[in-house]
Amino acid sequence: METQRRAATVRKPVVLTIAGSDSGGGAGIQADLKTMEALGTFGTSVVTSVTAQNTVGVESTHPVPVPEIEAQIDAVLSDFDVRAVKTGMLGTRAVVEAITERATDMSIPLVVDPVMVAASGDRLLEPAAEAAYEELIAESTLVTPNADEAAVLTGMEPEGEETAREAGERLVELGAEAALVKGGHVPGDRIRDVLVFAGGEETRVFDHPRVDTDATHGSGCTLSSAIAARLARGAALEDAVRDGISLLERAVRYPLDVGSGPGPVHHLVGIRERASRHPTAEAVEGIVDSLVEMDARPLVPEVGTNVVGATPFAEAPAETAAVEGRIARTRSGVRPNRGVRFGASSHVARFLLSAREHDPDLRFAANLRFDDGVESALSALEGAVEIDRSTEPAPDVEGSTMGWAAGRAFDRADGTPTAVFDRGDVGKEAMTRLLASDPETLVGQLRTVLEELDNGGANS
Ligand SMILES: Cc1ncc(COP(=O)(O)OP(=O)(O)O)c(N)n1
Ligand SMILES: Cc1nc(C(=O)O)sc1CCOP(=O)(O)O
Repeated sequence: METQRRAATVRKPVVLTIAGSDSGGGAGIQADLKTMEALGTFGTSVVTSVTAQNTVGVESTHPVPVPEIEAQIDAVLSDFDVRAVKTGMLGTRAVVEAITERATDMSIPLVVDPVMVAASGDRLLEPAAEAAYEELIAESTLVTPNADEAAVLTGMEPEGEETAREAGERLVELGAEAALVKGGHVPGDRIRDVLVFAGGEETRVFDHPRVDTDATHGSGCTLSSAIAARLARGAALEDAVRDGISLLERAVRYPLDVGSGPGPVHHLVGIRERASRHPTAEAVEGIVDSLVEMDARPLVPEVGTNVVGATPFAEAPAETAAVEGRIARTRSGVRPNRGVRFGASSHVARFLLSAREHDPDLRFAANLRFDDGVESALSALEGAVEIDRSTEPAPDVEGSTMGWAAGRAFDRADGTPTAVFDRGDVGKEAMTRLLASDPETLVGQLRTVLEELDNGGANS
């Protein structure tokens, strides 16, 4: 007799979002649940308002009656072991007051995102409810206003780090354990999010570059949900905020192209990045096999060749796969010194990541030898450009000049360069770097350059 399969039950911390529904799927309850699930928690929800909304704007909002909101809260809290709560769009003064009353009985972390106006400019909170927020903030573990919301709540205009700190201090005076005054609505190339604690603990400033996009729909919801999820998993508040900001940075850098207006942030970008690691490593292995099979000895420089693959959402060398110990020439061909591993490249990885700042479709790169023969072979590739490393600046904070090299190449190229070469400098071997958006293109480029070299450049 066949035995019945046993279920392998999975335990997850439960998080609760009390927020509005966004029919467009980018903000509100929909953003919250996606973010919570992506961070390994189980999301439950209390809908406060139903909005008819898309990427262009909010058509209408329909507040859920307070007794129905309370029934949802009861249903969730009476059954689940909820480890953290976040609030988003509450809509009306009656709802803010009802949630405040329930919050006074809760002994779990509460993150209050005081949603007032949608990114589209539509109001999501009746003006009469603004003052009622003071009492909800007093119950919160963390309140996460943007500059405009902080101004309404404190009467102070956060225009920079110092004024954001003052607004945060005012919010903790109201009773919040901490306040994160977000800098995204303050103009400038860099964003400074300021985290102020009650009790005199030192203020933290999270400084990061702005991504040039208006596709930020759902960013506040995603951040506050990520922080609540991390708190539910037991993280300290500062760590939860740091992780949430770092998740949001990536979610904003890779927004979703859906709808005709500014798209939402990519709530699931973290798990998509991890899911694409295995296929990326396999693609790099395939390129390495091709180099071995085509006997690429004439292409390998003294320092060795590395082949690098970035996941579609890579932001750091640790998110790029490369050959540990590079590929070396042997008497009979070329050989990878060790296997393919994430984080195994510094130079080519940084070059590729910097190139992706100019063309995010680029995924693969390899460094090759440069000499007169390679120079003439490169003319068979459209879009090879030269950079002069004798003019390069001092290394950046990570000790690399690869960011400069990629930037210089894009300045010089007409579009995306296929190959970037330099003639070397004191202590620096002359080098060629190939760039491609898929492994087949990179292998094709390698084959072309090798064949041109074999022919002595006769086809170019
Ligand atoms: C139902 C609902 N809740 C919240 C918002 C706010 O989201 P958004 O417009 O993207 O603004 P921020 O996330 O940047 O605060 C909404 N639009 N709908
Ligand atoms: C030493 C060196 N310099 C390169 C350049 O492009 O200037 S490529 C290279 C070798 C590959 O390095 P990695 O394994 O760190 O990617």
